[in-house]
Amino acid sequence: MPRIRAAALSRYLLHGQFSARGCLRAQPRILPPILRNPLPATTTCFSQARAIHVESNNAPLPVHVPLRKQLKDEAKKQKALGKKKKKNANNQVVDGWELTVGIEIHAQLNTAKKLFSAATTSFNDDPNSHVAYFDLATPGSQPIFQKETLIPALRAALALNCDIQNTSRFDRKHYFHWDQPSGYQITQYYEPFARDGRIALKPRDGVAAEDGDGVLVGIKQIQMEQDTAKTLAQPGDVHWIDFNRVGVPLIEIITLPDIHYPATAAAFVRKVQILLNAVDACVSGMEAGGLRADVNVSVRRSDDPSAPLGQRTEIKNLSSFKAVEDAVIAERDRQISVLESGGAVESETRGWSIGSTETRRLRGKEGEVDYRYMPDPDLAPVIIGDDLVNHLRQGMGELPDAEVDELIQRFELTPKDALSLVALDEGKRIEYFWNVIDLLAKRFGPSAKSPEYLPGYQLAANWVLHELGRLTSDRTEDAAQDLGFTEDGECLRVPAQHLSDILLYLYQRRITAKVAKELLWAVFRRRIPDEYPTIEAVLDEENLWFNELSEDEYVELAYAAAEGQDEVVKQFVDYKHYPQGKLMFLVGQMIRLGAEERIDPKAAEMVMKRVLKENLVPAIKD
Ligand SMILES: Nc1ncnc2c1ncn2[C@@H]1O[C@H](COP(=O)(O)OP(=O)(O)OP(=O)(O)O)[C@@H](O)[C@H]1O
Ligand SMILES: [Mg+2]
Ligand SMILES: [Mg+2]
Repeated sequence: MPRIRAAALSRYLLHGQFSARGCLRAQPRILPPILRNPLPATTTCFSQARAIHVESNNAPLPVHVPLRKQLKDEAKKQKALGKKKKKNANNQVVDGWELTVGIEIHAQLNTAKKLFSAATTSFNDDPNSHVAYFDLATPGSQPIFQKETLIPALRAALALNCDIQNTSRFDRKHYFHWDQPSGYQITQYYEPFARDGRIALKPRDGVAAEDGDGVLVGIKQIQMEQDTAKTLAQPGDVHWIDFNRVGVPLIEIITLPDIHYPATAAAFVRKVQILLNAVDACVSGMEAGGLRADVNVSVRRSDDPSAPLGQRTEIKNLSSFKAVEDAVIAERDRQISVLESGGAVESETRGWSIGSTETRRLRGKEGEVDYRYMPDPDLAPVIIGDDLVNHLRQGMGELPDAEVDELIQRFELTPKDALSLVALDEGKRIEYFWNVIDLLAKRFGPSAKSPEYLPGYQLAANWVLHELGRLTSDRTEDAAQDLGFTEDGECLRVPAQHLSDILLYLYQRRITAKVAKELLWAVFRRRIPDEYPTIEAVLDEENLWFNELSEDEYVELAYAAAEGQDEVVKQFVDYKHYPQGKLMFLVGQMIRLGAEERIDPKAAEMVMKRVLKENLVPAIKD
């Protein structure tokens, strides 16, 4: 299937039935001074909602510690305590017991509006600034289904190989909590919009070794529902509530109980996140809180495969892949010890905190009866036409599995690198990679597809993945921890044009790797002076082109470097293993003696090797 760019995918509209505004949320962009050709301006979605704006008071906002930092801090704490977690590889199975896991994933849809009000979805704005009357269950307000929200929901369901239901309905699920002003959540229970999907997990997705060649996980159903308000705990028994999130459209993806190993549970959630990002159904992942997983865990003795599944417990709101794996292991072990000591597993909802080793009871599990499900009388059934489904199916583009295969075949990347490229930055890094590849191909000209250019493309993969990764791991530059990838494959800190220029010159050996890396840092740190419009200009003005030594100059240098090093040179006579270390020592001497900026270490190594073999060693032998 031809690749369709994310930018092109935003044209989801069908015969004008959907408004462009209510559909996909555009990403805010900040333009760096270095970008000569500014990116297209952000499209803003104006809400028609009668939004209630609450003036923010002057109280300080609670300090938000990003999840990534929480995880790192916890790992550090554990390390300091000498409690380095044992490797999970051997913690996948407990002899005599079979584990069963079913997962519910709640994912925020990539929409401009809420599910039943035209208030805009917002994630970083002031608390309680995007709230319509209906979101607060103000008497007299009514839900108005925002049909554009169906588009990302349907794309998610198609990516998960589900059957789309022509008719689906909304139900009320009752429970009382401050985060749900109406006292019920509108969800789909009796008739969800998608059923009977499946995802194939392969070994490269990180499933447990026990799953062998992979495993097929069935998706029971996907339903649309409302998110709840966000609670911000304060010191004392005080809770602040941000209603911006209330009513934001979610999909709940419910699997069959098809998973039997902790690592496979984590691999499943990771794969769903990658898929949802790839089809633009969701734009943020677990770390940003856009995706949350509940895992249902049960165990039964493995000696009787015909026995019914054990009693499940549910661990709610897991917010990292590691938490999924760790919580499943902890809950499996807890249930086994309860059963082994003659007790019974209770149906309950449990919690998990980062860094813990045990799940904890939150409450007894609500059953269907507690929820008093009933069809929502204010909402008509949702009728989805086959024309819409077919239209969206045609626009799906290449899914991540196919993209990973393509990266492996076309550029000979390792599966690990290919997967990382596709998974990083919610799918934005791979868009950037393709942009860099396109720019490079343009510079290579009409024969850009010929195998001679493969090393150039491989260089691009390596740099987009590893060299760019190194930029943000530099702790000294606090302000620059984010590369700023955008949806349409641009990078605010390292524009694709600049990177492709650097890579082209490096591939052509017109600059050294050292200069290339220095240039990358300069671009990233915005240290390229404004008067240099292109990388070429920097190289010209700063005299950084690689003016390589001639063949004769290399040979001369090799002799000079070996002079007085007879002991070292002797090592090349009758060796058991080729003395590579000694060779590199001599190359080091060449670089020290010669003009470093004119030497390519690889070329120096080849010349030194040849000079040793053909001239110096025979001389010593004599
Ligand atoms: N015995 C079992 N062991 C492990 N998982 C199970 C078992 N039985 C059911 N499951 C899984 O539990 C999950 C049930 O999710 P579902 O949304 O249908 O119900 P729920 O958890 O009661 O609802 P909610 O949490 O949304 O209120 C499914 O993923 C299913 O595969
Ligand atoms: Mg559920
Ligand atoms: Mg559940």
